[in-house]
Amino acid sequence: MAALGALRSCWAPARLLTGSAHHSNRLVLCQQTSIKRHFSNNKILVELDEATGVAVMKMKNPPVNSLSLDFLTEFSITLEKLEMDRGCRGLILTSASPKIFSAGLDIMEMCGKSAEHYGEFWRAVQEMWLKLYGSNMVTIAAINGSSPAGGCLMALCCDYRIMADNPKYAIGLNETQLGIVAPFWFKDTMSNVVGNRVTEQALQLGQMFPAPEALKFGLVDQLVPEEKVQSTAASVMAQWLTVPDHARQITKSMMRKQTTDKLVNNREADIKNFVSFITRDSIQKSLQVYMERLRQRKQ
Ligand SMILES: CCCCCCCCCCCCC/C=C/C(=O)SCCNC(=O)CCNC(=O)[C@H](O)C(C)(C)COP(=O)(O)OP(=O)(O)OC[C@H]1O[C@@H](n2cnc3c(N)ncnc32)[C@H](O)[C@@H]1OP(=O)(O)O
Repeated sequence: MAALGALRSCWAPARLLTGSAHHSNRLVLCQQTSIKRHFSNNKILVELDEATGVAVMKMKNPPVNSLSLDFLTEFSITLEKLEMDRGCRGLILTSASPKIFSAGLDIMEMCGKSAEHYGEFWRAVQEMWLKLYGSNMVTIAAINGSSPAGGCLMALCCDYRIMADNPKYAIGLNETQLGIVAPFWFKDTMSNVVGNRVTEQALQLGQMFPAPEALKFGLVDQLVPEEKVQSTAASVMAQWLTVPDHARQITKSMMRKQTTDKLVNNREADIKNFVSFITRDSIQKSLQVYMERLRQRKQ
């Protein structure tokens, strides 16, 4: 993947943070000025702190941060900008509205549309995954709410997951509950985090795990009180950024490249698969029934 291939050399910020005597004045200066740059659009709020090199990306797609085609497009463009920015070394991904991190793929994008639309949508989902999973930046998910399916995938793409300690918030790849199937790269992403056996069972059952359960088997790395999710993410990020970028990036690439290559080498076939799967009458029916159940639950 391009992002993994073109390793950026970020020695200057790394040295600043490890604090050699020669650079310590510059560090203080940076900390005092704390210039923030904004990359926001109407679906994502982004603030890059130039002193720390950390961008906070807040998803803002009400009511539930579903991953629509528009949202995914904005997301990938924003990520690309941050990736190319030499001043940005770390990304904290979170939701602008607590209670829901992301409801996953926008089900309406997979219902009653044309084959062309499904193809375009799936390419955007692939793009988001390739960019986030293959990012050279340190990525931390600050999971401040529920995170089913595609939302869980986004969190799993990150290097570290901090979740609000609230049993009402659940996370997992629940696709089978909708009568659909998590594709191989969703499965691989989860399996790389929690192992094959746990993934096999969780995926077959389409399980959603309340935060404390998710912590037990490593689906998330840390639970903290809701009001501490952001500050904990910032301090974990500071620790990760003490490692020289080039060494950490090569290591990350080494761990993930095999997984990303599997999709990179099969993108068109994967899109074709998705389109032929999602256009089946039985699958369309399952999605409609699921949406109806969601609406009724609300009533
Ligand atoms: C041979 C075969 C080979 C295999 C080939 C494989 C090919 C690939 C197959 C396809 C793979 C697809 C992978 C899919 C991934 C996904 O991400 S699917 C999405 C899954 N998401 C969910 O199940 C979440 C559903 N939502 C909820 O559980 C809840 O809404 C919530 C997120 C917990 C929030 O609850 P609450 O705050 O109570 O809000 P609600 O009232 O429920 O919702 C508010 C409105 O939002 C709508 N909505 C919710 N989620 C979605 C969504 N994901 N997409 C679109 N819309 C959503 C909900 O209906 C409400 O709408 P209104 O009633 O109009 O207000």
